[in-house]
Parts: sequence; C-alpha cells; structure tokens
Amino acid sequence: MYIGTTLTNFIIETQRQFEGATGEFTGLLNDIAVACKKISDLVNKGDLVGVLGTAGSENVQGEQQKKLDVISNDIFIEALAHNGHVAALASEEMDDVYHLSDEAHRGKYLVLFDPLDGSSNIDVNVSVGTIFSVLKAPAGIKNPRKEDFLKPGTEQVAAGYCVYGPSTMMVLTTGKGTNMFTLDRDFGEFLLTHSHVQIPEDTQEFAINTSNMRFWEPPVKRYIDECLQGKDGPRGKDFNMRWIASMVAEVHRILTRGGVFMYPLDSKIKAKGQGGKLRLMYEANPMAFIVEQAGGACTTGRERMMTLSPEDIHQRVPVVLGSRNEVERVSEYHR
Ligand SMILES: O=P(O)(O)OC[C@H]1O[C@](O)(COP(=O)(O)O)[C@@H](O)[C@@H]1O
Repeated sequence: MYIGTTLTNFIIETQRQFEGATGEFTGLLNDIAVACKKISDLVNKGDLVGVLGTAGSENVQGEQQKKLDVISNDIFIEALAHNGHVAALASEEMDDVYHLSDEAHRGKYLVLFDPLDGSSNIDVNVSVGTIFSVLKAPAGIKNPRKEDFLKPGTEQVAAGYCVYGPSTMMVLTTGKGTNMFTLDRDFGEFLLTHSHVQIPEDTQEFAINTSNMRFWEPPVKRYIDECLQGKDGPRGKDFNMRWIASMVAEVHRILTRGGVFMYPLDSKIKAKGQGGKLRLMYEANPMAFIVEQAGGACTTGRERMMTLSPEDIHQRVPVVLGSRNEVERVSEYHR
C-alpha cells in the first residue's frame, strides 16, 4: 500500500544533505506542522466550536482581532515554545518579541509568523492561512531581542504557509525549491503532492484591490490600465482579474497557475504614515522566498523584497509578486 512521502520524511531527507544536521530543524518544522493541523481543525469546524467572530481586542497594528487570530497565535506558541527548537518568537498578533520561560530549553532558531492571514475572510468561509519565516538565532543569547530578528529575507533558512481551503495544504521552501504537501485528515499527515513547483514566467491574470485605484501611484495605474485595455491595448492580450483578500490564497493560486499579486503603496496608505499594507517580516519576506524558489519574483515595485534591511518587526511594505516577466514590467514602470 503506497502511502506517499510525508512532510517529516521529506524534511529528514532534505536534512541528510546538511553536514552535522542535528534533527533540530526537522523537529521545528514538525512543531509548525502540528500547530497548522490544529488550526486547520478549528477553521474547518468554525461555529461548531465557537471560534468565529471578533475577540473584542486590538493588535499592535490597531486592527480588530478575530477570535481565531488570538487562538491561532496561542496554538503556535504552545506548539513551538516548549520543544527546545526555538530561542524566541515574533507574531503579527504580539506587540513585542515573545520570550520563552526561564526554564525552557533554547533552540537554534527564531520564528516569525502571521498566525491567521486573511482575517477578513474568516467569518465568511473563504480560504485563510498561516505564514511563517525561520531565521537562525544568535548564538549564546538567552533572550534574543527585536534587533536579532531584523535580518534581510535572504537570511531565511526556511519559509512557508499553510492554506486552510477546500483542502489544507502546507507549502514550504528550505532554499532547495518550493514543495507542496496536502493534509490527509484521515491519518493526519501532510503528504507531498507537488514537488519543485514552477511559476509560469508570463501570465494573463492580475490580483489587486481595485477599490483603491484612485489612490494608486502612476506606475501601478499605467500597469493595470494596460491590462484592462486587453488585446486591443499595448499588451495585445486580454487579462483576467482575481481578488480573494487572503494573501495566502492569492499566492497559492499564483504558485499553481501563475499570475501577479499587488498590494502597492498608495496615497491612502501614505496618509496613515505607513510604508504599505502588508508586513515585511511575516508576510512579504516568507512569500518572497517561496515565490523566488518557484522561479517567480517579488519586489516592492522598486527593490527586490529579500534584500531590504528591516527596521521593525511590524514594518509594512508595498508588494508585487508572481510571474517573473510581469513583476519585472511593474518594476520597469516604477523606474
Ligand atoms: O482588505 P483588503 O484591502 O482587501 O486587503 C486584503 C489583504 O489584507 C490581508 O488580509 C492582511 O492580512 P491579515 O489578515 O493577516 O491582517 C491579506 O491577507 C490580504 O491580501
């Protein structure tokens, strides 16, 4: 009876290529998989277990927290903070760095995560997800500080997301390509279903929140205008549009069939004194690593995302990602 390659076996195989691997990395990714399975179960049960609706509290971003934002954050901490694989954690739902208890064993890694991405879709049964980024922890520091997390995306040792949709899928890169695993709920294992995913270089599908069009900068306006003019316009081909309002679901579609996703800087965002809508450390950088490892590209519109020097854990940035030739065209329009 063929079972397939489980996520754990896949990671163990990957680790064999690393001299002196201790199994700690495998242990960490297993902890993350356990947390995602638990969150998937709750998302799937929804009202049956009373996890929908608002939590009645705000996060550091000033956003109304959903119950599942808070619950998913707690599940991640519970799954990662006690197994000796991490030295500290940081999350969209926590103002500052999460430090382990004094007696907890410290591991070699730091993890940044968005416990539940696409919060506006939780209560309407549309795909949501969890995004994570793994960095090396500074050696010999018991309680890493915020500064120890502020590393460029190129220093990530792993990144991934789990999408909770019609099926639950974990998408992961450790710098050797991007692979997808589907959760078999019957025996609770993530099984490898798509290996070495490649994003088509070209596409005729864009994703952007067009309700913000009046606030866009000229390069973005030009790019979308040309797409909308279709085959009679300068692009000479028709484009389709998608907007799910869950970054995880948008990126998953793009990994599966190509496309370009944009959440650009606009005058409304600037007026709030922000640098973008999406967060660099636990949304843009992990997605950039995943997309680049699948042959795509990710920029701010002006710079390669993963070379940015982060200034804060909750820093916001403009995001343009997906099919390489379209991302390059958007950057060209910004130049
Ligand atoms: O509300 P909008 O403008 O459609 O923005 C949707 C975007 O905001 C997000 O929901 C932000 O993420 P969170 O839900 O984690 O805050 C993205 O997933 C999505 O791409």
